[in-house]
Amino acid sequence: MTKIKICGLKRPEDVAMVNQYRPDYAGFVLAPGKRQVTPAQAAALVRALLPEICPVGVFVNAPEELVCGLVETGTIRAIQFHGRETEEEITRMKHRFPDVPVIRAVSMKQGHELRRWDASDADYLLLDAGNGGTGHTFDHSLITQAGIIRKPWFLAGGMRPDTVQEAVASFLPFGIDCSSGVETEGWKNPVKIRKMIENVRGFVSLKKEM
Ligand SMILES: O=C(O)c1ccccc1NCC(=O)[C@H](O)[C@H](O)COP(=O)(O)O
Repeated sequence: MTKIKICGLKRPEDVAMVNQYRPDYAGFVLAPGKRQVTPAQAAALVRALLPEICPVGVFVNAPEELVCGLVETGTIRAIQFHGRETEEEITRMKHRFPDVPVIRAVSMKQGHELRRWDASDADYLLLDAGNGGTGHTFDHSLITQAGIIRKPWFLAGGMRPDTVQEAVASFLPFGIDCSSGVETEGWKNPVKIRKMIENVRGFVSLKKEM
């Protein structure tokens, strides 16, 4: 079944919403921006998160000690690199924390570096529109043009409940990631989260019935 990551949780209410609708992953942004949480806030939010939802720390060029600290304290169980982190940094993380999945975001524009990251030690790729959390979609024909992607990958960038089924049907990604598309006026919206999850999972059961 297609996995779902809801990203950019920053309030206890957001955690209550995902606990109710149960995506596979919950993202906490430890990077400057409107969804940023501090390590202490992330730890408190994760304490309230159901254990079956995997907490992902999202980083943009963060000091390695910050990333390692959040893993070592059990605050996050997966690492998402969304900045200019290198292959070497990914390799170091995998040596230090072999059981902690590393997700590498790839900015999908002309001249993207999908091949480079597909050959890295990352466990997953996350194909996104650019800086992250913008709500913008990228040109999906770049995925088709790229050919076979070896690693499991998440489709991100402007995913919305009303359009997500078409995206899943077209590319059968390992997972869908979304943030802006499940918000209203900058706040996570429980109805949109429910619809997003229903639509992604509903698509799979429809496929199975055929
Ligand atoms: O969400 C953010 O504010 C953010 C800031 C800096 C780096 C990454 C960020 N988000 C990462 C994500 O995984 C988002 O869910 C992904 O970019 C898709 O966002 P959206 O297009 O808003 O659905």
